[in-house]
Amino acid sequence: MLHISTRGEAPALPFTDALMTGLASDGGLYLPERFPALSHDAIAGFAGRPYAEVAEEVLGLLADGEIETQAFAAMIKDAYAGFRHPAVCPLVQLADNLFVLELFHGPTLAFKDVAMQLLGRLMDHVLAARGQRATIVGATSGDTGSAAVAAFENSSRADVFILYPHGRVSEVQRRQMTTVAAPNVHALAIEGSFDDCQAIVKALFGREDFRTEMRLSGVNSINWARVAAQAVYYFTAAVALGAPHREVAFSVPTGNFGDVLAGWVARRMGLPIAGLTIATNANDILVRSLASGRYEVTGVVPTTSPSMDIQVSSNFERLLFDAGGRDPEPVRRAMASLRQSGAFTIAPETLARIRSEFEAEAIGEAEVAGEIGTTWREAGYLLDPHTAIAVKAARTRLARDPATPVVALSTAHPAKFPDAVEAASGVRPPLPPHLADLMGRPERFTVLPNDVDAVAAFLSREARAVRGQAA
Ligand SMILES: Cc1ncc(COP(=O)(O)O)c(C=O)c1O
Ligand SMILES: N[C@@H](CCOP(=O)(O)O)C(=O)O
Repeated sequence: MLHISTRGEAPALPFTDALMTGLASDGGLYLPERFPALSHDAIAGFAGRPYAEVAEEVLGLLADGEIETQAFAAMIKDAYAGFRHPAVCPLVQLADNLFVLELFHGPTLAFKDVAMQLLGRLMDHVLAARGQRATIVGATSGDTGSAAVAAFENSSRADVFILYPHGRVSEVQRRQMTTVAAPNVHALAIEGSFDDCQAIVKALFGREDFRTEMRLSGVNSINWARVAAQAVYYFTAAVALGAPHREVAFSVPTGNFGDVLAGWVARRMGLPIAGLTIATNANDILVRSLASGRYEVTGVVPTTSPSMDIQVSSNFERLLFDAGGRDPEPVRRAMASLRQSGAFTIAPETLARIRSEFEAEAIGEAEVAGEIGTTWREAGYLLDPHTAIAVKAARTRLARDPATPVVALSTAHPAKFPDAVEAASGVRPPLPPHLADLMGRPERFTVLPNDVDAVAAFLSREARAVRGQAA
């Protein structure tokens, strides 16, 4: 099966090439040319099975047999063997029909590990088979970076450069990126916002010679394989609650739109999902877009859920493309307008389709703190601020439709954001034992200006130095 770019001007690629390419050469994002379907019986058959087995089936369809079956199964098993919970992504009930899907049992305490632990293995496998080395470049508001560092720190085939907004990630997040001694890992503190970091990454991909020379690859959710791997936990969660015999809804804390898009992919593959709620913090561009049809960047507001302090939600482009009948022309126009004027208008039919598939709600800072406090007092359960946003929006949905179970995605462990959690609940969550000494480890990072040339020069120099040592 081939994967096509949302902008229609890049070569269509099979799964492994889309995996290694990240961003398409025309600046677009890859999507499979069609979504493979899972039958009602196949989904029912997931009940009670280990996470890795469900992942093998769902991802096996999406990877379309391109990776040899035994090696693929072994990589999936290995990726999830290191998670601290035997269910990998367990469900916890908070109230009647209100559930939390804990996605933070991987090494860096955030949902990014679920896809990234597998992506690291898949990329290394492909690079080894091709006898190649790659430069991984990623933008992070805190969690993707930590997860990428953990996934690639032992790789002998990838140099990893992570750009994060200087001073705008939590201390735990920063230290997870800056305290890793591996010479192939580089934490770059950019003097700007997450959107600036992401724009630099996309600009680097846009430099054809640089991209080829460095063999650039991406691990943000612009990489289709990231989204594909995240679709798996929608299946395991829904099936645990009775799907496909009953519908389940999901509330997803949203920034770059990758996680909620993974739910949309699961639905396209046959999972009966009653609703997908896009839950945002005060950076509510998606909520405004769905309400008005105008996608308009207004500037980032810092919040207690910094991983979602994002305006340009990259994956929205995938939805725009699909909901617009997979015509790349309006996507190209929208992205050009976004570049030139910071805004674009969604065509009425496209907007209607998007509205039929998603609901959206923005949660303010006081409500986030209130939700953390209420859930702690009433259920004895500590939410991190990102998860609190999803739970709060899930409660809105339940008030409207109490009969349908809602799963709020818990995207981070509360110990990643101890200050905000303590302020809201009075409880300071401790780091799990494997990170207990994190605050005492030496840090290593480089501060760079918000400038693509400066970052490109740094990457060339460092990658050459590491490759020189490795040779
Ligand atoms: C903890 C946390 N929650 C939610 C999100 C938002 O997810 P997405 O960017 O896939 O919308 C992020 C960042 O991506 C995150 O790190
Ligand atoms: N919140 C993210 C932002 C990047 O998201 P991604 O899913 O596109 O990698 C982060 O923590 O870095």
